[in-house]
Amino acid sequence: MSSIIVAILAVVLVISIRYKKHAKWRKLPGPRALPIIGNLHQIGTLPHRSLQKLSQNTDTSCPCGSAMSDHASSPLKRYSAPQDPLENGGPPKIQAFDSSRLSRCIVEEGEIGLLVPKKSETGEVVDISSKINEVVADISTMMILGKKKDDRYDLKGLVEEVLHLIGAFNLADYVPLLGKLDLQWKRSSKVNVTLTSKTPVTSSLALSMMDKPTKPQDKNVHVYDRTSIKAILVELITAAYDTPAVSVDWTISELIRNPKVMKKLQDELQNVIGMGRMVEEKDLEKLDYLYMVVKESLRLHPVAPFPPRECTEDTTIEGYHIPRKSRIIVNVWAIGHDQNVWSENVEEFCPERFIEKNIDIRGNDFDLIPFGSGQRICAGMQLGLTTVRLVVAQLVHCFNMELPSGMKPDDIDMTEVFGLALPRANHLLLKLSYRLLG
Ligand code: HEM
Repeated sequence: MSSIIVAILAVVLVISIRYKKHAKWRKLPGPRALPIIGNLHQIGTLPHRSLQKLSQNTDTSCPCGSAMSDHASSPLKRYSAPQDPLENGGPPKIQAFDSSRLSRCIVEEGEIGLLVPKKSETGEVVDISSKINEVVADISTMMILGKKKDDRYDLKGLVEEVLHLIGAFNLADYVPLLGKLDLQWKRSSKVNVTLTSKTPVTSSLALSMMDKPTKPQDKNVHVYDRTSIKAILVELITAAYDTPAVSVDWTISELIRNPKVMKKLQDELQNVIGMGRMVEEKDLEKLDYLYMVVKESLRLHPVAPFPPRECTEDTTIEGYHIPRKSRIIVNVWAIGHDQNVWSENVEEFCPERFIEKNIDIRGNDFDLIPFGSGQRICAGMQLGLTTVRLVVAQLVHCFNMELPSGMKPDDIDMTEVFGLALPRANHLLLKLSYRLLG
């Protein structure tokens, strides 16, 4: 009996010490939450939108089980201190690619030609979303693996499966107690192993890294062996396979919905490039309006809406306690839709807003972070940004685009599907006619 009393007293003591320790912390703001599942039941199929709505009546964040979402840009400034406690761990990162082969890939190897029917067939309705997807997948595979297609590997199928599994709702992310029953994770690991074992190590980038130390200044540490090179290639391929395509697809959709912006962009291309040739990579730095169009598209349609973070140590931000191991979801979509930053016309596609607001999108300006920020910022940012600008420029410069008969710009369905990326739910269909001379 006395041992039971001692045990009860010990539990009470531990709880009261913990309570005292935590009492000075402010309670995280958020809507009323249920025990264990928090606000999970309120999230729905488009979590970027429902989390934004849930957090509108509060300051910053919304707890969902063990995960939290953050929708405001200001606290991010705190997260990105040099000793960033919210970094998702992992191996040191290689900076992938300069994009110098990109122009050759798109222009000289005729990639843009694959986008549309031959000139003689123009006027037909084209599934432009599928075409963009095919071309960008080819470009990414070419840039990463050194070859476009290899019939021995169904990379497309494998990448799609991995993306589906990683992006799908995962109960254990929100209720860690259920982690051990997490069949989804086991399936995902299995696919990863298949993908790793089937990825061909053909790229000169990969071969040049083989057996080199991971930290050149310290020759005695680990080297990049075949397995780690394959793992890096898998990460690059899954991250690159359709991200630029999703962004090009949204940009073209917005341009069709906004004919004045389309006209202004075609005028810029006509003035800078002329009507006698296609766009080359070296032209991009002269195409200021094109860059504003792409920035505006990434603001309204961030391809990866939830860059994930895990808190590696107990942390206090503005008086709020973030326990170690918390998953933090940075809601990049909500940041781009924040009226306080983007004014009342936040929902309008208006590239001109960047004339006055010279915002950087490479992770230095927390009002717009489509490539994430900090140590784990997108490794293919330069390649991604160049691919998007070049493919959009080629399409808009080479073709006039119209909606199928009877459709008006406002009829375009802009519904999204939530996953690891945020693509259009339905493909965009357009009639294209050739625009260049000759
Ligand atoms: C428009 C195109 C792209 C967009 C919008 C985009 C966006 C992103 C975002 C938001 C992240 C998460 C960053 C963070 O957590 O802070 C990310 C990570 C990553 N991206 Fe991209 N990406 C694009 C294209 C690419 C391409 C073409 C590649 C490869 C060549 C690539 C490779 C990666 C890799 C490897 C990571 C993981 C980085 C790490 O964990 O250290 N991305 N990307």
